[in-house]
Amino acid sequence: MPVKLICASHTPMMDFVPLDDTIETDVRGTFAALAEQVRAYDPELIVLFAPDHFNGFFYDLMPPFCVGLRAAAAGDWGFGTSTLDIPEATALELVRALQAADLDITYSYRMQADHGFTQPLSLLAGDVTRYPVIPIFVNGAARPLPPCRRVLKLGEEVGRFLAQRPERVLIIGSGGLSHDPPTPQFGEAPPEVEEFLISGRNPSEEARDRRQQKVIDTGRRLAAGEKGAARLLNPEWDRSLLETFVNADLERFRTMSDAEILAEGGRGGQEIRAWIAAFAALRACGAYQAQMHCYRAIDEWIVGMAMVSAEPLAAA
Ligand SMILES: O=C(O)/C=C/c1cccc(O)c1O
Ligand SMILES: [Fe+2]
Repeated sequence: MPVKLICASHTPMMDFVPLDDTIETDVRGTFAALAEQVRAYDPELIVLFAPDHFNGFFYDLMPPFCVGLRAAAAGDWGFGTSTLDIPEATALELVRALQAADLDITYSYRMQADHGFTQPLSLLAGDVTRYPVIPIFVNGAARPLPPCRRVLKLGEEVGRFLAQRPERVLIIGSGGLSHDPPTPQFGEAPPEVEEFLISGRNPSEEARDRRQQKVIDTGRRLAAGEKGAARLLNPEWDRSLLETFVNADLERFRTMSDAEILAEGGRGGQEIRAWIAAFAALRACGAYQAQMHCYRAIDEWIVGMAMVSAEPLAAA
């Protein structure tokens, strides 16, 4: 089975906050080059690991991981509400394989996939519905979070499943490196916000706009150097993570704690779980060779923005 991986940060603010030319040109140019690679590779199946940001998953029932058997885009940040092209029988086989490997995996016939899923599909695949995709939610926002060692296990078992599939597979991991968007935290928010975190699905357009504007404002304040606007980006930590992924040194994540990720990478840094799962899946298919394409710490977009691709050594 041919396999390829792309991991990339996401930030929906890309389409709302224009940047200094060179940075935006670099980031968009790198996404475009990777999209060309995807077009040339022509995947028959994308397996996409991504977090949610209280658009599709809420505390009324919060799984650590969830395989989408049927799913639609959640409607946040202008990415629409299209139905994803999920090969349902294959996704169900994946669920069964994960269960057989002692993972008590959650699955959904009505998953809502937010910008964690839809932005990389738009940027790398050209459109949310362009290729068959199995979306796999990895909780990176709602504490308590799944331990990184369990994320490794998830990725490894997904990789073992993929290794015996006939399709040309593209594995995508979606999430920021260090970043600290204003995602409310249960236990630290007023009751009405906690109620939203429990059951805020399908908000009104006004409520959605208000929430998104708050994120945009936070980026502006961070870029203006306003103290306390958000935790600062951490390029040093980001680069050390990127090195870890490129060197296939994934054991580092077996003991990485939430507290360490929060201290170094902010609330959004927890999204690194999607990269951990994606790289673990690729590694389960054999030794790999990775290439870093871009790194920029971008306050306006509240993101340590990076893109890495990888392929099995034999194919590289
Ligand atoms: O809308 C949200 O809640 C989060 C937006 C955001 C902003 C910057 C980087 C990210 O990874 C985000 O999810
Ligand atoms: Fe995010």
